[in-house]
Amino acid sequence: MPEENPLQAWVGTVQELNMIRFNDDGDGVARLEDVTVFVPGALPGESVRVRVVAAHKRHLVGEVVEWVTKQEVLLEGQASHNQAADNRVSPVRVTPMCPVFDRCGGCQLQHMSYTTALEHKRQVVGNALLRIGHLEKFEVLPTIGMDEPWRYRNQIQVPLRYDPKTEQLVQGFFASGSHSIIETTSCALVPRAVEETMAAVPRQISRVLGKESSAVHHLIIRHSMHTNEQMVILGVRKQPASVKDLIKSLFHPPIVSLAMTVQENPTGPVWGDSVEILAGKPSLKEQLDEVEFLISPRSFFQVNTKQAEVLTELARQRCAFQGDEIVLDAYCGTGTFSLTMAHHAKEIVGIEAVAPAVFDARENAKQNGIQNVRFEVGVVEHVLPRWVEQGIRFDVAVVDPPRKGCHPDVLQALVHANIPRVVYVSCNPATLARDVRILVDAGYQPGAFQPVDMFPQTNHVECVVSLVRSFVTP
Ligand SMILES: C[S@@+](CC[C@H](N)C(=O)[O-])C[C@H]1O[C@@H](n2cnc3c(N)ncnc32)[C@H](O)[C@@H]1O
Repeated sequence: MPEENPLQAWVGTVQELNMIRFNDDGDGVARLEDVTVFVPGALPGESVRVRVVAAHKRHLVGEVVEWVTKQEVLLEGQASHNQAADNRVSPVRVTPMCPVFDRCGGCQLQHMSYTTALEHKRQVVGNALLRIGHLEKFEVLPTIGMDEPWRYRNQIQVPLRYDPKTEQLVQGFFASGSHSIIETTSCALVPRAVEETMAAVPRQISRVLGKESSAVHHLIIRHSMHTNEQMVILGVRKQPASVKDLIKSLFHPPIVSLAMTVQENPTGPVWGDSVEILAGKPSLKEQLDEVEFLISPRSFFQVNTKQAEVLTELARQRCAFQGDEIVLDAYCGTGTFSLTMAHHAKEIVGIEAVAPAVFDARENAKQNGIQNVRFEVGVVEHVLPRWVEQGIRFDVAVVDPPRKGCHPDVLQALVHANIPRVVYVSCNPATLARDVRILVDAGYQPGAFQPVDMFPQTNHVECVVSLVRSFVTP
């Protein structure tokens, strides 16, 4: 018999709660007797009538029934963009741009002023360094935000569902923590031209394929902020018979590349083993700083082109190049850091697990006439320790791992190689804090942590820190 959760008794009850702070996801946090309650959509300083909807091991989750009254406690240092006329709500509350914000799982912070969201992200980084990294002394700088924190995404993944009644595909985004689709044809995070494609393509697919359109489960759109061209990738369970008609109806400007990936398992990942280009170019052209990037369908590219320029500039500054450094770019993707740093160092070597991204990186180096970079296909935790064993030395390492952070063998190899400076770029404060702790224990000293808002309106935050070897181990 599974053990009964005593917090379950609260579920279904309605409580009046005072929101005291944010949790890391941007939900309001309140105390109910000695239990913590997370309330999405509620802000610190608000008193809210809340229906408890779920009980977890250590906390409850509630949904807002109604706002009751605003408390005197407001968040420190947070001016309102929108002095709310409604005195029941926090002055930092703003009207969400998106009509499905409260249901869609894509954004979490549209209901607070952008200044508040930036400060919240700074605190998320600080909390992780304290609670997970157990760092005693550190500095987190104010988050670098965007002047216009909307319509910044250069790619979007849209789940599709076939409605047998209307014989049409419907599109939208997954609700938070679920695979049920919140229907919408718009998203304020992508350029208007992407919204147009997002609305038009499912309609065209339904018209051309009829019932067969039920095989199409995802629409992926990549958009070049530089050329305004688009790549459309269809995720399908099986290749439709009338693919030629589909190409004819979809392959028009701004779509310059049309591709398909077959994934037979309906509950499997979006991408199949391969991607077939059905029409047009095999890659999209984007530009960062002065460097042109070719991006093929599966290659990772920073989703926010404008802020990627901020990020690369920042990482470059933190590398403190003199011009004669040998640099490691671990988890290099299509070579974002290597290629934008190439003129500032002697030689840069990138490692990346996804082979097509490495092919793009090599091609990108060639196209830009950059000769002092090379890229290796492989997982960093295998390649780097081998190189270090072979005596290959680096002056600077840039590491930009996925959300799960660096494999312990990567951190050990960095330490073992006595690399004087490590510039860590992270999209997950929790794993950043974990990994920084390991590097600090091995003798590295972190500089100021710089959060960058790569994903406005969402609860994600990017962070850059340089760590300098303060002593050399034998
Ligand atoms: C956060 S992205 C950074 C990409 C690149 N630095 C950029 O800014 O465009 C992480 C990259 O690591 C790659 N990756 C994930 N796990 C890896 C591993 N164990 N070894 C090598 N690359 C890995 C992913 O394919 C992805 O390209």
